[in-house]
Amino acid sequence: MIYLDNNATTRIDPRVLDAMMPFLTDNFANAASTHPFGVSAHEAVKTARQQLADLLGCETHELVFTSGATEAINLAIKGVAENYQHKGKHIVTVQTEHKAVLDVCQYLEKRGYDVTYLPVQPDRSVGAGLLDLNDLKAALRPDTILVSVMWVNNETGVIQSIREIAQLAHEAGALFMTDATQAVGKLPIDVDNIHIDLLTFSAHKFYGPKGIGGLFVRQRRPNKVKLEALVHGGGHERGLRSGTLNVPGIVGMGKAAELAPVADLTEMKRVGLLRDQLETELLQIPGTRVNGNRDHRLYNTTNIYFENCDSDALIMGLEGIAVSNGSACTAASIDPSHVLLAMGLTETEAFSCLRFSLGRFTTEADIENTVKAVKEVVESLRALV
Ligand SMILES: Cc1ncc(COP(=O)(O)O)c(C=O)c1O
Ligand code: FES
Repeated sequence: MIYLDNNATTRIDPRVLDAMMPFLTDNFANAASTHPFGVSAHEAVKTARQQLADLLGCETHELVFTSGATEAINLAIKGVAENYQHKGKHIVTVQTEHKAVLDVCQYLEKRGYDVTYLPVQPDRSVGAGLLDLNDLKAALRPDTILVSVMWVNNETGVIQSIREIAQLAHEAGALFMTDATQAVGKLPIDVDNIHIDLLTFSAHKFYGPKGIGGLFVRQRRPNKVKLEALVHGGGHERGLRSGTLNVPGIVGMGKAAELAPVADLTEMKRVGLLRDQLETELLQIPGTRVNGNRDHRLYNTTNIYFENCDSDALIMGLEGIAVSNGSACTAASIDPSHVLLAMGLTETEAFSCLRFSLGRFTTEADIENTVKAVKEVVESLRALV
């Protein structure tokens, strides 16, 4: 199989699996136990927490481990909603966010919160897929408690202007949260350099295991964020997320963080060159174009429109190649991609796009074979029209 669906999930790096194995076998102890086995599991969790903190530029006590980004997003947004409602009940987010953010916001709307879903700039404009900062300025109000804007879009790879957005949110007295699920482990991140209050991530997007992720919650100057737990119980994770720690998962996520290519540009450059090669060759097919701004984009992703080709038919035709027509969570949904619609594509256009997301294990041969296969499948589909 040629795997070009790394934004859906990644293969566990063998070095990550090696780090996890002892905690799935001999050292299976509960990290809360006080006997030597428990202490050793606790030490491993501590190391992992430090590895994550180093990756994000935060303190270890600012991290809460969860089952993944979805849970972290729920904890963050619902936690802010509950704890800051004395200040206001207005939340600002963007139409192209992941469903985890949009769904939580819709849930809160039913409970009396007011949510503004900002549009993004239209496709084929200079800032395609990017939030217009003037729209954000106009939306901010004295009762805005939270601005939540994703760092990297999972469908298009578009990178939002997080620094400017965070600054505007703070000037308005709101907290700034970013769903960085597609950015962590792929881009350098420093939660202090860009003043971020809440940031979410998931290990399986950066060569770690599934079912583990986390939330950064700012605890230091200039402000300390207060959340409310969603999961109550034994008081784990400073009372913010009870439940026995997933030690192998946490250890794996720590190792994946340590291996992240953010200090060494070699992997990013290699993947970026392969993505560019794929994109350049696919754009030679008539009736194709890239969705989203090509300059502010993660180096591993390209989302391409193929005129007169149904994406499901493309995916079926590309036997042995794993690509997607948008996000994995909604892949089985019969609705067109909300991200592409928000950029102004028609439903038919949105149903004619493929997302290719490359990764650490993508080879040049994968790209060459994919280009060949896509050209053939597009031709055969168009012959039917
Ligand atoms: C941008 C973004 N946010 C959140 C998530 C949810 O992550 P998880 O399914 O690991 O909870 C994903 C992946 O599906 C994502 O791409
Ligand atoms: S895996 Fe990306 S949308 Fe869920």
